[in-house]
Parts: sequence; structure tokens; C-alpha cells
Amino acid sequence: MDPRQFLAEQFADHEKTVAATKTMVADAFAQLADACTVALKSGNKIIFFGNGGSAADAQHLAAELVVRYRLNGRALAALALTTDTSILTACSNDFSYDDIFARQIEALLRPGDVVIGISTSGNSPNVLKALEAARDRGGVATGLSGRDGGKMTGLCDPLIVIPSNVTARIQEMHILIGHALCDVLEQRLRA
Ligand SMILES: O=C(CO)[C@@H](O)[C@H](O)[C@H](O)[C@H](O)COP(=O)(O)O
Ligand SMILES: [Zn+2]
Repeated sequence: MDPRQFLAEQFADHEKTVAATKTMVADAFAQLADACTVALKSGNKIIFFGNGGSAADAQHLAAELVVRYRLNGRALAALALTTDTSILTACSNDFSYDDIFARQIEALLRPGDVVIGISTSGNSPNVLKALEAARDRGGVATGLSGRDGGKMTGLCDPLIVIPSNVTARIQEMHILIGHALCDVLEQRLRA
């Protein structure tokens, strides 16, 4: 396998996914940006969570809002549920891995908070449980997914579904959309 050829194929696949995604997700993205704007203006917060690469996305995006993305200005209230190893290990050990995000939602969510579950399959049980817990407690359950949306369909409003079956391509679109979300929120609330 020639790495140059392989990389060219990866770029081609990425570009194909970008082209398919940008026409499909615009309305859901606008809805998500509006929901986050309302929450932040009302003194609520945005809560991100996901597994593996999506855990990295969750904490990456929370950091953009709490600290800065492109603009200096006020801190925006955001939290990733993927970072406290004591909570994550105690909850996995004593309860179940499926509860690691839902338990934190029970502790930390206030009505009006926006939660953003990130799952490329849309089927990770811990993400689904947290979305249900958020919805039950008056949170705004939203998500970033891929494939056919999985079980996140029907739990999230809006749900941004990336039209791809390749986990890496879906994640690449998630972080692009996440960055765009931070940019819109900065322009609305930090400028
Ligand atoms: O980053 C990657 C693959 O690119 C992996 O770590 C991936 O995030 C993990 O397999 C996750 O557990 C997948 O979960 P999900 O996206 O289906 O919810
Ligand atoms: Zn990855």
C-alpha cells in the first residue's frame, strides 16, 4: 500500500462526505445554534458527552466555549462529562459503564440546559441513557450522530446525522460542525 495513494483516497472520501453533509445538516445546525444561544442567554449551560474520539470532541468543544475559540471575551458555560476519572471509574465500577453520563446528568443538569450527545453509531447505551435522563429533567436533548442516526433518532431534537457509514468521516464532520457551533456562539455572545 502506497501511503501517498492511500492519503489521496482518504482526502477524496472526506471531500465526498463534506459535499453530502453540507446540504443535509444546515437546518438542524441552525436549530442547534439557536437552542444553545437561548440556553446561554438564560443562564443555562451546554453539556457534551461521548465515547472514544467523541469524548475528545466533547472536551475539545467545552474548552472552546469556557476559554476561547477565536475571540477573547466572556466565558461561556459548557461542560464535558468525560473528564473526571474518579466519577467515571466509580460509576463504572459500582454501577455500570452505561450510567457514567446519566449519573452526572442527574447531578448537574438544570432545566433549560442543552445537552449534546456525540455518537457516530447513535447507539452507545451510555449516551442514550444520558439523553433520556436529560429529557426527563427538562433539558434540551440534542445530538451529533452518523449512519442512520441509530437510537438517537427520536431522542434528540435536533439530531445532526452525518450521511456516512465510516466512523472517521463522521467524526471529521462532527468536529467541523462543533467548531462552527462555537464560532456562531462566540459571534452572538462574545463579540
Ligand atoms: O475514535 C474512534 C474511531 O475513530 C474510536 O475511539 C470511537 O470513538 C470508539 O470506538 C467509540 O466507542 C465509538 O462509539 P460511538 O461513536 O458509536 O458512540
Ligand atoms: Zn478516532
